[in-house]
Amino acid sequence: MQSAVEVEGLTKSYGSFTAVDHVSFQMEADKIYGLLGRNGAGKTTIMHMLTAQLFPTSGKLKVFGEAPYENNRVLSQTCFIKESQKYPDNFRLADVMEMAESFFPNWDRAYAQSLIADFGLPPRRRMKKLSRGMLSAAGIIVGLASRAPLTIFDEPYLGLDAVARNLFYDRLIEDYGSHPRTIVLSTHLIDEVSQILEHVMLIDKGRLILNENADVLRGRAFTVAGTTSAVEAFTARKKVVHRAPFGALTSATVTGSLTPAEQKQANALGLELAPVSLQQLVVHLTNQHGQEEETL
Ligand SMILES: Nc1ncnc2c1ncn2[C@@H]1O[C@H](COP(=O)(O)OP(=O)(O)OP(=O)(O)O)[C@@H](O)[C@H]1O
Repeated sequence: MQSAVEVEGLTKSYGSFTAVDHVSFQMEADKIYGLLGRNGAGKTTIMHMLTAQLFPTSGKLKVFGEAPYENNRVLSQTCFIKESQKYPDNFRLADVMEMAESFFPNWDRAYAQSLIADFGLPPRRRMKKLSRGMLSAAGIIVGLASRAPLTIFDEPYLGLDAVARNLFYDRLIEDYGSHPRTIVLSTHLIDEVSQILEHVMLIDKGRLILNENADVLRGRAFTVAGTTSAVEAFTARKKVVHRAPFGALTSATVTGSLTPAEQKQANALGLELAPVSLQQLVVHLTNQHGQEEETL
């Protein structure tokens, strides 16, 4: 199957500062990716290069097998929704929908209208009169109804309340089920999207430090909690990425999976084992990266 995105040695420098540093990855068609990382990690810079809004300093980049720059075949297959989209002053939501319909070949007008109703947006009100959350909802509607084979959401939620965010996740999952496409979600609300993601890419200081199937990742780390001496004994030969002492107790985050014998040992030591959330894992990995290279 052809990859939706192929990137090799992708680099973007601003003078002596390297925002994206020799990043290589592929994104398969019809999969949901999480592009995660701390502020300033380089996520938006990567997304801007994928969507031809920025030229790489070096490296190779193909979207649907072609270079995306000034390539309408590729660009009409790509929808990029960012946090603060600007619209012409006189535009109403209906104008935005009309424009999107003219640009995206797979646009579904009826679906867009049903989403406008779901999010409770006023189609005739000028965009500049919409609230912050309503503007975000408008972007999300364009992203979903475009049905673009590569749809990228870069922190699309500014001002969006929890109910509306859940509506977005629900509609995304439903529509992806009936119209699979490659979806990239870049967000700091990792716990909220962790069940949606099929594959996780973690960017840190311009480098790709993790590129892993989400299910595999979920089984790659766990926390162990109990008395400090028992935790120390249990983790003696394990890779501990985080330790949180609390009086005589300690909770440690450990990478790697557990054998049945190790689970028995943990029980015998009176230790509690729990899976690590994706958000916790990302926090641990990006906190320590730079001090010590982590290999998951
Ligand atoms: N035009 C520019 N000139 C100089 N530095 C830039 C420019 N654009 C981005 N950068 C720097 O590149 C780095 C990566 O920025 P980027 O916007 O890609 O981060 P991000 O991962 O999307 O962060 P956030 O989660 O905060 O949105 C940052 O240090 C940023 O300051």
